[in-house]
Amino acid sequence: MGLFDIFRKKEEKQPEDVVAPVQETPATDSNGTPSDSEATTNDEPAVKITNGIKIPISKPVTEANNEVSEEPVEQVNPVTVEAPAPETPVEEVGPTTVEELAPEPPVEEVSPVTVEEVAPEPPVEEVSPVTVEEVAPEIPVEDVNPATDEELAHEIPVEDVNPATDEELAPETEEAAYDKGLEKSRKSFGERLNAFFAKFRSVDEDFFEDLEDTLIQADVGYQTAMQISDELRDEVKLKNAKNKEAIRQVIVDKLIEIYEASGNGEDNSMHFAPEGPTVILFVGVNGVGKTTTIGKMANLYKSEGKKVLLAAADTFRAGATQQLQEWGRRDGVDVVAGPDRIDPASVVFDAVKKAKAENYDVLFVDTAGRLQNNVNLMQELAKMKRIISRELPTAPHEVLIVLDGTTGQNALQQAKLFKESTDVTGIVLTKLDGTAKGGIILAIRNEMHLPVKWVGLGEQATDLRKFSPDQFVQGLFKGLID
Ligand SMILES: Nc1nc2c(ncn2[C@@H]2O[C@H](COP(=O)(O)OP(=O)(O)OP(=O)(O)O)[C@@H](O)[C@H]2O)c(=O)[nH]1
Repeated sequence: MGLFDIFRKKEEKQPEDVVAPVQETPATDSNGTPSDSEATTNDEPAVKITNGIKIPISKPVTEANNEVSEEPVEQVNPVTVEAPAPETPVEEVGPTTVEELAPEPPVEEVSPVTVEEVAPEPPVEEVSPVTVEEVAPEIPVEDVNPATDEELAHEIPVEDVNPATDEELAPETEEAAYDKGLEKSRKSFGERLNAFFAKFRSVDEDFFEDLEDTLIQADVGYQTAMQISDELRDEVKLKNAKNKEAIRQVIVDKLIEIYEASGNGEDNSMHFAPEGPTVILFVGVNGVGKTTTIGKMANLYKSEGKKVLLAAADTFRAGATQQLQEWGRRDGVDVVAGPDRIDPASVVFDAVKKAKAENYDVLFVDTAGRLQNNVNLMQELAKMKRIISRELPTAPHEVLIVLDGTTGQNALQQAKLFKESTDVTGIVLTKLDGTAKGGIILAIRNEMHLPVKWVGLGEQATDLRKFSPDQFVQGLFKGLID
């Protein structure tokens, strides 16, 4: 072998030995800016997990920061997030594909922004296994958010997006949903009644006192418990009920009778504007499920063919806007939002204008969790309502108070106080699936005279149900009714 041959052999071998250096790609957001979670690792925000979505939570701002300014309109600078264009379905792609799709250069190095440089927002599960060039044209340039730093800081990582589960795709029947959702309440109520009857000797004063205690513990409310007890005294005599079974039946019949009577004339339908957009405002204390309920309701109305718009007017809690935007993305509906701590009235103003101009059917307004005795926040709510009515004189068409069913009597108290300070038109009772306190509906019906319009029976998009009194009674007393 000559020198030339040896040299050529070496050259041929060389590529096998060369290992391409692994280049660490910084995590980036949709505009190619390094994500804040990367950039601020020393100061990571707390995270709230909602439906499997990690939402950063920051400390609420003080009231001073949140004072209501009277001229919101001038401050308006909300950002509208258009619903993403329909995308190709996509199970095959793992999160690694999205990392490949993420743009490499940080924003400051990129000028001007081109379509190829815009990071695609679509969820992992919805992205087909294609190259960046194929994905980029699906997102129109005008849909790209001029996101602020603050917004970028709350960007929800793609891998946190919950894929729709089978249960979401295949909603249960009404009966099955109530049956499952009220299982804990039913079981607990049945157990309480059993324990009560285990002590039963005769129908005397002790019997009625024990019964009152049992009903109060079952969260039917004090007033309802007393009413049942009083009416039973006559009923037991009248029906000459002496044995346990007969008395048990009288009790359950009485509960249902009171429940139905207090619901007489109750209008639990939703009211829509005869023309133009219908505006529905959601109020309630922190964490009761306002945002989740809006996400579920938007999903439902959209599936009925309505054009839905969401307004992220909870600018108080950091991460609330991103949570609503995430629901908007999942539901495929548009969201009007602004940076955290902007005057919520300005977001509402913009959303109403958009809803009118672009012929939306329904506008859902998410508001910050507030206590009914927090003067600033209550004033802020009043201001939002004024702005809505100024633009649409018959709006808001519904003001729904969202109550957390797991809080039992507290929920009742909240509803009473809110009703005193704002014109609530109906109740959404959430988290009934996670509580044994479903009896609270009896108390709400009997004491509030406010219709329960919706119930939350789980965390998934299809777990919100229009309140059905019949299904509810069946779900709560099934097995106890003859
Ligand atoms: N099990 C169950 N969980 C629910 C239901 N509705 C809401 N949740 C959960 O309750 C938690 C709070 O819900 P959010 O929608 O963030 O409550 P919020 O009222 O908007 O909270 P703030 O923005 O802090 O005022 C989340 O973890 C939801 O998933 C329900 O019907 N059942």
